Amino acid sequence: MAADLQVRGLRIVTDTGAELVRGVDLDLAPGERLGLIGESGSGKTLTGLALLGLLPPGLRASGSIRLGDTEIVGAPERRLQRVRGARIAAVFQDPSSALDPLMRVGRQIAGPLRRHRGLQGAALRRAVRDAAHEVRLPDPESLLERFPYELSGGQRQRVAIAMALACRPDVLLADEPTTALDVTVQATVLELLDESVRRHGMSLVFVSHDLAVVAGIVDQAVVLRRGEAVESGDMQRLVAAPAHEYTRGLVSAARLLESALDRLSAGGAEQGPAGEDGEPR
Ligand SMILES: Nc1ncnc2c1ncn2[C@@H]1O[C@H](COP(=O)(O)OP(=O)(O)OP(=O)(O)O)[C@@H](O)[C@H]1O
Repeated sequence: MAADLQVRGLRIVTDTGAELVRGVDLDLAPGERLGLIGESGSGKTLTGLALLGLLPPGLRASGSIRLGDTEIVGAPERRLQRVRGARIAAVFQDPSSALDPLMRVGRQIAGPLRRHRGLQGAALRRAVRDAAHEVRLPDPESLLERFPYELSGGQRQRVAIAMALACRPDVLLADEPTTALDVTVQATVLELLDESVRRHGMSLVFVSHDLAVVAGIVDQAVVLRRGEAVESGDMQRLVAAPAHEYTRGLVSAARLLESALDRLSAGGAEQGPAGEDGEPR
């Protein structure tokens, strides 16, 4: 059954006492999509890792992160292992971080299905094929037998998404899932995430520094700056009428890029298509 995610007063500190994230609140009902936006170093990734109970050594979370009836903050590792992958799963910027370079792709997708759903034999093989099919891996029979280095970056990210979706978690955390990909591949991977989350009624926490990307995929967002939430709310409202100066800056930076593209394409249209020598016809 899908679960709510509720974060209250999340604080992340180093063991030397430096405060990296403070007082962050998040609310996500089943099937909702929430963006975490902010510049580099604003605390987006650490907030996401805290949701998984996976902060790096030397960092500690306090406050509360409730996924349904499970409290993540302070939970013992054994409980977290049952939650991770099964109820909340993640896709990160670098798909290689999720993949074992020495293991064939099919066996890697089988891992969470065996661990969390207890599948084996023919049922496991079928579930792996279905997972590969769902993320539209080309020629899955042969691709599942390959090692990660024999795949393109986009294909590796599709495998990482297949692994994250395999156990139908309640919440999918996607942390800059397209940033490392070729621009031409980014849109198809985003579309795949969008479709899969919708099909399975999952909730989505989407982390990105790119407001234009976030705006296309989430309904609401929290804007982080220096570890603090400066603004939150409906995505449409944040873009149309940002209240905080920092959000206004993010919106105008995104608009600047957009209008540069518009200007270029309008200029191209005025000149008409170029001939073979590069001159307008
Ligand atoms: N293991 C760590 N030990 C100490 N400080 C850390 C650690 N990991 C991150 N930080 C610091 O915490 C702050 C927030 O980092 P975080 O990675 O969450 O930012 P971010 O918003 O995700 O940025 P980016 O988009 O660049 O990934 C940064 O100042 C970072 O230097």
